[in-house]
Amino acid sequence: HARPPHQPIRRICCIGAGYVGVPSSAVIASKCPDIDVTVVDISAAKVAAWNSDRHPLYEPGLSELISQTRGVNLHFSCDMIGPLEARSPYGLGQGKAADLTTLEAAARLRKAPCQFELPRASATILRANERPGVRHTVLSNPEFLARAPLCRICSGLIDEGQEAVQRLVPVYARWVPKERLVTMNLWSSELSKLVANAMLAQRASAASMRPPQSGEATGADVSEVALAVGADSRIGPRFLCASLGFGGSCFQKDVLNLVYLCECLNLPEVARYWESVVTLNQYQKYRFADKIIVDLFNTVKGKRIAVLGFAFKKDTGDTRESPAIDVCRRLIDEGALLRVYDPKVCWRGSLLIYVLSFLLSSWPLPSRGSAP
Ligand SMILES: NC(=O)C1=CN([C@@H]2O[C@H](COP(=O)(O)OP(=O)(O)OC[C@H]3O[C@@H](n4cnc5c(N)ncnc54)[C@H](O)[C@@H]3O)[C@@H](O)[C@H]2O)C=CC1
Ligand SMILES: O=C(O)[C@H]1O[C@H](OP(=O)(O)OP(=O)(O)OC[C@H]2O[C@@H](n3ccc(=O)[nH]c3=O)[C@H](O)[C@@H]2O)[C@H](O)[C@@H](O)[C@@H]1O
Repeated sequence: HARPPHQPIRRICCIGAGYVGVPSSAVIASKCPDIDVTVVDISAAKVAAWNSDRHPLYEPGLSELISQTRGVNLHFSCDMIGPLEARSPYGLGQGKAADLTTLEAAARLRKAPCQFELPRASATILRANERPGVRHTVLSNPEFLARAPLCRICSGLIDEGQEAVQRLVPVYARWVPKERLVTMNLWSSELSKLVANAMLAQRASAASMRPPQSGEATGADVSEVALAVGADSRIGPRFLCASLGFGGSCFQKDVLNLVYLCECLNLPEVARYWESVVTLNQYQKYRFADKIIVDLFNTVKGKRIAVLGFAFKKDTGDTRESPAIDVCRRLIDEGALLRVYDPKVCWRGSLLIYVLSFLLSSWPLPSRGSAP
């Protein structure tokens, strides 16, 4: 909205009360008591749950943050119009009818083919629908999180959005150390996020590939190898834990975004390289399931197996792309009877998703022993 330069931000509306929107908004509300933060969502049930004491998702410390800020400067609402209303005291059209272009853009953007294209697509949609006196600016604002913020990037379209960047930076500066607040051009920022996640995914994938093949066969201890390898400061000790393969809503999506981008840029060899990270990750999960079958005398038919943990990583109830899903599907496919326990997972929703994805999956699992 048209305002004098560097006017501090006083109101923030977050669209989507999910894994990203709520923790981000709760942190902003807690660190910036002078900013009024409203999280809106199309799901009335979700909004009601956030307004109750039975929150729909678990994140360590999140409920405490919400209880400190909800009703003070953090609000959850289904009212998509109020918080997005064009009520700038500075621009033309102040106090007039609600400006719904932001919402419309949010709805249309769900069809955008690649994360990398989102800033351009959102700018085009918003600009095409602007009312007189209202000016939208699109910033790219990826976060790099690992318990504590590793880094925050605020960036604007070149020659546009610099004022908006200057207004957003002070919000994050309340808790992100100055040297970790980086501003750069929008395309560098988008690519940084994709490449960071792709490289982390590649690393986790490599760490997971290492153990059973080499460890079991040679008698090496996987954690000792990780310790020795990670002691080299060029490699570093973090993100070397072997697992069933990486999961979660971010890694696979971002690697595949990078694959798509490489294909669009006519770099098929580079695309195949990154695609192999996902292929190997998938293989790792099937291999783990197959090892269970082999260890149970080559059949799990009718056998009762306990699965402890279903989320994609510890300390979350998030099951999206969880490696446990593929392992369980493989075992079910082989006739096993599973009993799954995870104290953080909300079973009604997750089970429904799991059962639906199982029934509706258009990619049948490869039969045991064949290449994934
Ligand atoms: N999970 C993560 O760590 C990251 C996610 N992202 C991106 O952030 C976005 C949100 O991700 P999550 O929070 O994980 O998803 P989520 O599924 O937990 O939350 C999305 C929320 O948006 C709501 N919603 C959908 N369409 C809406 C609309 N038109 N108007 C209002 N609300 C609407 C849904 O009801 C849902 O509550 C996605 O685009 C994701 O790719 C980006 C970086 C990291
Ligand atoms: O894009 C995002 O917003 C976030 O995506 C990832 O975070 P996340 O997917 O939540 O979780 P991670 O801790 O990175 O774990 C991802 C997967 O890799 C696996 N992993 C991780 C580390 C490791 O050593 N080995 C390993 O298999 C985990 O078990 C999990 O399944 C990045 O780590 C964050 O920096 C980034 O902000």
